[in-house]
Amino acid sequence: MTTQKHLRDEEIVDTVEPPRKKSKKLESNSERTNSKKDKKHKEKREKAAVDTEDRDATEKVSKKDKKKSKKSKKEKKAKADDEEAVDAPEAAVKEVPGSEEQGSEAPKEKKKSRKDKKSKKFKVTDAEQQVDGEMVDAPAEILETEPTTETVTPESNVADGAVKEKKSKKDKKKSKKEKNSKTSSPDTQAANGTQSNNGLVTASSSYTETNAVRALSEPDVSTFLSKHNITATNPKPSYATYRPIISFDHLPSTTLLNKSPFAEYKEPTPIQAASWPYGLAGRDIIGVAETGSGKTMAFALPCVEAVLAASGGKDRKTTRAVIVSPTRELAMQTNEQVSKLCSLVGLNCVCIYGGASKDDQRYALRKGAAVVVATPGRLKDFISDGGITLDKAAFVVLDEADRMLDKGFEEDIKEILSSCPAKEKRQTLMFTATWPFSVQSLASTFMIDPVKITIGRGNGADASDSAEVKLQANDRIKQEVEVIDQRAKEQRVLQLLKKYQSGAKKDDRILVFCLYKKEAVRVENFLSQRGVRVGSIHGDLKQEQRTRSLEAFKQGKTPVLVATDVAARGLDIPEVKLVLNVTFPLTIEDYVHRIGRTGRAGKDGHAITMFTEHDKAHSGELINILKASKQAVPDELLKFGTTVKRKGHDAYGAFFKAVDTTKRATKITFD
Ligand SMILES: Nc1ncnc2c1ncn2[C@@H]1O[C@H](COP(=O)(O)OP(=O)(O)OP(=O)(O)O)[C@@H](O)[C@H]1O
Repeated sequence: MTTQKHLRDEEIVDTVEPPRKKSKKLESNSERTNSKKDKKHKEKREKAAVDTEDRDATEKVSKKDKKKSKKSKKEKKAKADDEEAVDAPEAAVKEVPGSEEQGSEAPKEKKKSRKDKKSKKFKVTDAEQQVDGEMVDAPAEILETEPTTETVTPESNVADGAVKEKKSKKDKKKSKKEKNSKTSSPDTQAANGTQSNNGLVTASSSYTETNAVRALSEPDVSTFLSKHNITATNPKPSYATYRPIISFDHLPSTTLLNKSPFAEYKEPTPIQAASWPYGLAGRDIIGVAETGSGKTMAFALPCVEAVLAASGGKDRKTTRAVIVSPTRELAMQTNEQVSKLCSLVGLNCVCIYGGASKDDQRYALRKGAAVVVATPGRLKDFISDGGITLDKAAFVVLDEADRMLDKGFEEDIKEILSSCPAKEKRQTLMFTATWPFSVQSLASTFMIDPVKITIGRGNGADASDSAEVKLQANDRIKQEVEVIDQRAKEQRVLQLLKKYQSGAKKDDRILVFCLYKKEAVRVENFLSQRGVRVGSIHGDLKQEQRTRSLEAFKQGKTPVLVATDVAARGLDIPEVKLVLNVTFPLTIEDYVHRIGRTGRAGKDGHAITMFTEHDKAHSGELINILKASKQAVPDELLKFGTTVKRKGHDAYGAFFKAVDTTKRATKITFD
């Protein structure tokens, strides 16, 4: 890309810049090289020839000189680019496929050709066509100004040019191939849906349904899907649908699976059953399932299988997979689980996160990390200082995906993904328990035709076409809400702790959530002064303190942990009996994640939430969650109102129309 661009720049210099000054200098140089005899003769000849021969000669020399200067210019620029790649993370962004083509086209030419195309269209114009012309051009502008964004644009996008056209041709070929080789299947394999050809699907090259799966009867498959409210939505009818893997025996035989990595579990959880086939088949996945439902293993198995396949069993040092987590503790926990699988097949999994020694992590990376689990900030650091290279990381997971795609992490994620192979060349998986509409269009720009797998009520066949994924809490969690005066909170916490840690329950683990760091400090001090064995975890603590508090809580040394939302997502702490929300979180999604620290892996849980006048903006959303989980809704809460304020789109506000951006636009051509 750079070479082409530089050459073009130099071509422009060649034709525009008059070589006069250089020629004079070069003339005198050439004169010096001549013998004195020749000099006179040459001078005569020069005078006679005036502007002909010698001008040619000087031009030749000057061209040589220019070439030389071009070369050095090129070298300089290449060097600068190299330096950028190391120093500035944006350098990696330049390598985003697609931006290559943007860069290789001179902007003037581009504009001209767009103008031409526009004017052609406007010749056959009517109002609609004009509007369409604008629509066609608009995304191009975005692409030019924001090359970091891997924007999914309509096929008719003119300025996307060759790249997209090539892609769409490829897509067509691919889908034709798929049509021929795979059994055509319905768009949605809904809970109560049916599969074509008695559900027998010819699997893709990397995943073949085992005979055990094929042998399942259609009613058995349907019953399993509807019992667990499983919906798998394929973006195109041409893609294969797969039957769920309802037993570990139904998994294919591989080096990893032959080592029985799931011996401790009885059967796959619904999200594992439904998503493993697609993950193993190399598909991009959006997986949405309740808290504590085994999503980590849902992505860990296809991850390790993909890395093994890509390494060919030989090169185990290259980083081939990256899993991004929003918090350090979650990254460490995920690392533990993935490492278990990796160690069975001789792969290294390395965890990199902030607040810990960079040198140790660098050393671990140097030794070879086939899989990397990371928090965004530290990962970006290593990318920019060359400590890690992700150009072969063709398997990418965004865990707690909605958090990773919200405003706080959006730019980091864009940067990280632009260092990985292009989305066409990588497999991208996103897993979460909550999938708000606000992040869905951004998610689609990082994926290719993901299959959307949702587990839960309200996401059945009827909802398959909609982009909405119903927000719901884990049904096994008993949710209680106490409307309370702000000033009475601390005493109430103390009362509740006494109640739920009385007698035989004295060591029961209770997680107390606060909204602010200072509030967490205050509540912790208040409780410890009253003899409660309590620790805390929040952003104002050093990483060692955070790790120590969490460990003490896990081991039951301090059965009460006061936390901010750093502990709201993903943490799998065994036997948390009660979650106590002292202050309501900022979003209803955070509420679902917080209470999800209890009632994990099929167990029952309990959550008590203190709700005050200050939280009334959340009453409608909370009432909906309670009702959907068949929980009691206190009258005092209903008094705050049931209205749910529509969440506005980040850029377009509350009136943004919810459309499925993963759907391709229809191509309209004008003669
Ligand atoms: N097939 C299984 N059978 C029983 N338990 C399982 C199974 N798979 C995973 N688990 C256990 O379930 C617990 C929760 O798993 P995990 O942490 O992956 O949940 P999650 O869906 O990612 O939760 P969250 O949404 O809170 O991040 C873990 O202790 C894990 O070991």
